[in-house]
Amino acid sequence: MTQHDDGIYDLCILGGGPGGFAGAMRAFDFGKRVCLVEGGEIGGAGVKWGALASKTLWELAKDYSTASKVDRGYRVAALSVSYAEVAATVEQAVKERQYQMLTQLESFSPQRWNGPGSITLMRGWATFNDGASVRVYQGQEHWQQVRARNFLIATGSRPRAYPGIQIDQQRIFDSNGIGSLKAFPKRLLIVGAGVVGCEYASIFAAFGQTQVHLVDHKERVIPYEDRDVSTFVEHSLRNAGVELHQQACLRDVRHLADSVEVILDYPEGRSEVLQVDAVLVSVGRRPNLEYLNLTAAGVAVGQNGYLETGVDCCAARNIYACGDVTCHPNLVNIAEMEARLAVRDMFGQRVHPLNYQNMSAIMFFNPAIATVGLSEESCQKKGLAYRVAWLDNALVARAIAMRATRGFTKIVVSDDEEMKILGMRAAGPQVANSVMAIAHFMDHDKGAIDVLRSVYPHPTISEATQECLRLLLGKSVYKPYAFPQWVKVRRWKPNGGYAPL
Ligand SMILES: Cc1cc2nc3c(=O)[nH]c(=O)nc-3n(C[C@H](O)[C@H](O)[C@H](O)COP(=O)(O)OP(=O)(O)OC[C@H]3O[C@@H](n4cnc5c(N)ncnc54)[C@H](O)[C@@H]3O)c2cc1C
Ligand SMILES: NC(=O)c1ccc[n+]([C@@H]2O[C@H](COP(=O)([O-])OP(=O)(O)OC[C@H]3O[C@@H](n4cnc5c(N)ncnc54)[C@H](O)[C@@H]3O)[C@@H](O)[C@H]2O)c1
Repeated sequence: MTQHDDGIYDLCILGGGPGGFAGAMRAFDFGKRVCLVEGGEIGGAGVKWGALASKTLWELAKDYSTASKVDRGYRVAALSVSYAEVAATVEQAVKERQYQMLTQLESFSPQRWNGPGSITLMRGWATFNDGASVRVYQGQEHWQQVRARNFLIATGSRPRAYPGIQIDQQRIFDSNGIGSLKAFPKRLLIVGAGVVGCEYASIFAAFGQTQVHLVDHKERVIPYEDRDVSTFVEHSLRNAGVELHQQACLRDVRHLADSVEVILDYPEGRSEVLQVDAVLVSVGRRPNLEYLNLTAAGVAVGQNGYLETGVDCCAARNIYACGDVTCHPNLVNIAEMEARLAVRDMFGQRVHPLNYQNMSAIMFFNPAIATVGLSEESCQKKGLAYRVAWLDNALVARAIAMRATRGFTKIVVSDDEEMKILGMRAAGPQVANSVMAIAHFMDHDKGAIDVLRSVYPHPTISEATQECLRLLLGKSVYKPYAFPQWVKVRRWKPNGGYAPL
C-alpha cells in the first residue's frame, strides 16, 4: 500500500530537483508518506541542466588550464583535449549524483521500506486538478490522480528565450543543451553576461580552444555586484582572451553553411557583424509555472511571474513553494533551505525564518568569486554608513605560494564602534571557505573584533579575511601607503560620500 488507507498522501511534491528532493527527505524524517513527481530527469537544474554539470566542466577546465601553464617549472609535452570526452566525464558525474538520489528514493519506497513514512517516486508531469489533488501525465492521454494533504511546488526554472532566436541545440544553444556540443567551437558567442554567461565564458576560455565573444546589453558584467567586482571580472575575462561586447544588442542570427552570422547593434548607431560556430543564449531563467493549472488550486502568481511566498514558504493554505519558482535568488542552497523550512512548517514544527541577506554564494569564474551579505551599492541604496577594506591576493602568502595571486578580499562593516560585518566578496582560490566562515559570524551578528579573536592558520587564503579586518582597525601589517593598488580602506556616509578611514 503506497498511500494512507484513505488513499491520500501527506505530501505531494511537484519536481525532483534539489528543492523537491530535500523536501521529500525531510518529510520522510517526520514519518510522512510522500509522493515525489518528476517529469524529466531527477536532480533537475541542480544536477543535469545546471549546477553539477557546469561545475564539473569548470573543474575540468581549471585542471586543463593549470596543466597547460609554462611558468612553473613543469611543462606538459603534448596536452590535448576532446570536447566529446570532457562531456562524457561531465555526464558521468551527473549519473553518479542521479544514481545516489535514485538509490535513496528507492530505499524508502513503500515496496522496500517497512518503517514509518515512505517516498513514492512517480514519473510524469504534474498539474493541479484542485487544491487537494494533481494529475500526473505520463503521456497526453495517460494520467494518474494523486491526492495529498499538502503540496510543495518545486518545479524549478528553465532558460529564458531570446525573442526571435530559435534554440536548436545544434548551433544555437541554451545552458540545457551546451553539453551536446560535438567539439569545441572555434568561435563561440555568448549572449548574456550574468552568472551563467560569465561562467561558460570562463570555462571555454580556460580550455583554450575557443575564441569567446560575450555580449550583454548592459554596460558591465554581473551588473548586480559592485562596480569594482564587475571590473575585476571583466579584467579576468579579458586576460583569458574573452572579447567583451558591452551595451550591445543582438539583432539577428543567420545560419550559414557551417557557421552562424550574428549582427550586434551598439547604442551610438554602430553595428558589428561576426561569424561564429556556436551561440549560447544565457539571458536569465523563467519559473516553470505555466502548466501547473495554479488557478484551479487557488494559487496566485505574483506580478513578476514568480510565486510570492511568505517567510514560511507558503504560497496558499496547504500549498508551499521552494526554489526557482519563488521570487528569491536561483540557487541550489536556497531551494534546499526553503524546502526544508516548508516541510517543517506544514507538519507543525517550529521554524526560524530564512535570512536571505546572509545566503552565501559562489560564482565559478576564473578565479571564482564568493559572496555573502550586502554589497557596497546595496548599503548605499539603503543609506547605511559603512567602512570597507579591500586586500589584493598579491599580498597573501598562500596565494603567492600557489602562484595564483589574481584575487581579492573585500569586507564591508558598519561605520560604528561595533563594526558589524555587513558583507564580504572574495575572489581567488578556496574563497568559498573564507566567505562561509564570515557568514557564520554574520548569522550571529558579530563584528570585526569578534572575528579577530580567532587565530588563522598560516599560510592560508583565509588570512586575507584577518588582514582585511585588521585594515579596518588600522592594525594590519599591510599599509595602504606602501601598496595603494593592493590595499584600500575607506568609509562611506549617506550625506558625505566616500572619505579615507
Ligand atoms: C548553468 C547553471 C549553473 C548553475 N550553477 C549553480 C551553482 O553553481 N550553485 C548554485 O547554488 N546554483 C546554481 N544554479 C542554479 C540551480 O541549479 C537552481 O537554482 C536549482 O537547481 C533550483 O532547484 P529547484 O529544485 O527549484 O529546481 P530544478 O533544479 O530546476 O528542478 C525542478 C525539477 O522539476 C521538474 N518539473 C518541472 N515541472 C514539473 C512538473 N509539472 N511535474 C513534475 N516535475 C516537474 C523538472 O524536470 C526538474 O527536474 C545553476 C543553474 C544553471 C542553469
Ligand atoms: N554559481 C552559481 O551560483 C550560479 C551559476 C549559474 C546560474 N546561477 C543562477 O541561475 C540564474 C540565471 O543565470 P543567468 O546568467 O541566466 O541570468 P542572470 O539574470 O544572472 O543574467 C542574465 C544576463 O543577461 C543579460 N541580458 C538579458 N537580456 C539580454 C539581451 N536581450 N541581450 C543581451 N543581454 C541580455 C542581463 O543583462 C544579464 O547580465 C542566476 O540568477 C543564478 O542565480 C547560479
